[in-house]
Formats: sequence, structure tokens, C-alpha cells
Amino acid sequence: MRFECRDLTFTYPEADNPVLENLTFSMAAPGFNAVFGPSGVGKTSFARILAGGNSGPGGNALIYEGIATILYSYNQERLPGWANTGRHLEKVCPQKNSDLKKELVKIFKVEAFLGSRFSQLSMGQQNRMNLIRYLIQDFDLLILDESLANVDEALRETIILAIKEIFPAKLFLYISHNLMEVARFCKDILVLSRPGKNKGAVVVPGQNYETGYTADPQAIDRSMLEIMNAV
Ligand SMILES: Nc1ncnc2c1ncn2[C@@H]1O[C@H](COP(=O)(O)OP(=O)(O)OP(=O)(O)O)[C@@H](O)[C@H]1O
Repeated sequence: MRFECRDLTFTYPEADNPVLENLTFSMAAPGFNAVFGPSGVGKTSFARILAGGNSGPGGNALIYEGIATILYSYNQERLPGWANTGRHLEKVCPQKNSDLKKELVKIFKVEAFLGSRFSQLSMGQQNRMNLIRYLIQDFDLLILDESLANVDEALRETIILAIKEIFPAKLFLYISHNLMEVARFCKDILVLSRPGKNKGAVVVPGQNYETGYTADPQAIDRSMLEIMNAV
């Protein structure tokens, strides 16, 4: 399972300059991978194009092998229909994944909010609940576009390690501004730099820590430096 970008260039209608220019790289599954880069560099644009498949604006510049279902989750998704979050999760959860749903609800620490309206939850609670909604669906590639924003660091770590453990065969693309976090927990980090910087897309290996890891501060520093050099 893998995907590849061959010379992907994208310009928004009415924009003067491309937001993505000649992106060429490939990423193999499985793994918990990341997209990193400064604000406004085009991470969300890239994620949406990737999620749109060959029928979207990426067209033939995107090559997917063994990736049939791509889901895109993002921070602060607005879900007005969620009068009762627990009932909604039950409704969208395939029967075969009901144990998985229970497990995720526990790990994500959202049991106490299952009877609440989505709009009554804090942003971090909403994001956690929303991410569960995606994880219980069937997918090959799940994009997490700042999907853990507003969640405290310790719980983010618990959630990331659990996702890696529960879904070892899937491909994840985690969009985050947290350099240390992506360097520690991600396998491959796609670093985007602004068009015109002649760096294009660089894929940097992270430390890919799993549950029970022993941190190597020097190795983390090396990964962070490599990522920063690629920006
Ligand atoms: N629908 C749109 N139409 C025109 N320009 C857009 C549109 N969406 C985004 N852009 C522009 O494309 C550029 C990249 O935006 P994008 O949201 O992809 O960046 P990002 O790296 O995800 O940023 P951030 O880290 O701040 O979320 C920005 O300059 C933005 O203004």
C-alpha cells in the first residue's frame, strides 16, 4: 500500500501563484506519518487534494496503490446534527466495530460526554469525539488535520500511541505544528516548504516511538534538526 505524488502543482482559482509546486515524493503504508510545515505553506490544501483522489484537482499527479478509502478529519469540524454524541457514534459505527468504539471511547477519555450535545463540549472534547467517529469507519488512509488540537499533551501522546497499536496496518497522515511530537511519534514526515524555495517536498524519518518506548533525546534532536533544515 502506498501513494505517490508526481509533479503535483496546484493553484487556487483566482490566485496568482501556486500553493503547491512540483511536489514529487512517495509514501509507503502502513505507518503513522506526518505533514509538517509553516502556517500557510499548503498542508491543508495538500491533504484535501490527496483525499479528493484522482477525480479531484490532483488528477493523474496522484498515484494510489492499495489505497481505496481515504478519510479526512479536521480540527473544529462542525456537526450540528449531534444532539447526543453517544447515540451518534452508535449510529455511524458498523456493527463489527462496536468493541473498537468502546475501546476508543475509554482511551480518548470521553465516556463522561456520551450523553452530551456536541455543541456543549469543549474544543478538545469535540475533536476527540470527532476523531473516534472516523476511526470506527473502514479506511486505508486517514488524514488527521490538526485533529488533536486543544487536547493536552499527555492525552495526545496516549491517543497517538494507541492509534499506532490498534491500527498497525493502516496509513495515517497527521498534520501538526508540533515539531517535537512529529519527530518522536511519526514514521515519515513530509516537510513542505514554500513554492520557489527549490526544496519542494522532503520526507524525513522520525523516531516512530511505540508504546513502552525509551526516548533518546539526541536522536529526537537530530530528527527535529533535519525537519527544520527541510522547511
Ligand atoms: N479555498 C481557497 N481559495 C484560495 N486560497 C486558499 C484557499 N484555501 C487556502 N488558500 C490559501 O492557500 C494557502 C495555503 O493554505 P493552507 O490552509 O493549505 O495552509 P496550511 O499549511 O494548512 O496552513 P495552517 O498551518 O495555517 O493551517 C494560504 O495562503 C491560503 O490563504
